[in-house]
Amino acid sequence: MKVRVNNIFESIQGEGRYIGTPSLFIRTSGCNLTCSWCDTNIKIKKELTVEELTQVIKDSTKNTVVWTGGEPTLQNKPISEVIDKIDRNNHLETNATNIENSFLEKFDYIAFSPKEKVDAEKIHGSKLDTEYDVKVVTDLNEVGTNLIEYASILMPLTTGNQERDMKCKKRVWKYCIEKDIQYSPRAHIDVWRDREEKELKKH
Ligand SMILES: Nc1nc2[nH]cc(C(=O)O)c2c(=O)[nH]1
Ligand code: SF4
Ligand SMILES: [Mg+2]
Repeated sequence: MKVRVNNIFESIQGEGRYIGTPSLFIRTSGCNLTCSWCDTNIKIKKELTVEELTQVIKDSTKNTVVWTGGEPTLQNKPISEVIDKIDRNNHLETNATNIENSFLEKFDYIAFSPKEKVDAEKIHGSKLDTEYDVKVVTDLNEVGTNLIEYASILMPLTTGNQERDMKCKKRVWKYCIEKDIQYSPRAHIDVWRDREEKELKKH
């Protein structure tokens, strides 16, 4: 069995509860959603066998493996096989469309980023025996506002317009104080923007 991968790279977790943690990122290919603002390259660049991917992870000194996408849960069988063969902290980034506890409980931590209310509601209703967060990107005006009630972490929307982005960060920051919600920067975007981070990639 093979895992379709867009790319594999070592970086610093740029957002969320484990922000700052040196990690090996595995960006799987393919997604079941087509968000209009999606800027993630999810094309298939390579297909690795379970054994090959296991070896790539064992060759990395990083203790945390972040499975992201695309949508990793579309490949839950081969990914489960890899996880069973490695001894790392496995973190998952998922859009929450595919809540299947037997797969999700393979992970040490899950960051759900639902795009639709129905998916956010399913997370709420699931009796998941794994540490998780619901991360929502918002500008508090239009983007993400219908998901805020489900969020345990809020992140400010980045547009590339510095003045506008700074206003948004301050707005979300103040809102998080008022509502007692955890605020997360998006450090990889602040430091590298998305494009430059790709240049750091190794595999
Ligand atoms: N540094 C860094 N941290 C991240 N955390 C989540 C990411 C993602 O694209 O899922 C990501 C990413 O692409 N880069
Ligand atoms: S869920 Fe994420 S990867 Fe999939 S289309 Fe939306 S933004 Fe892109
Ligand atoms: Mg990204």
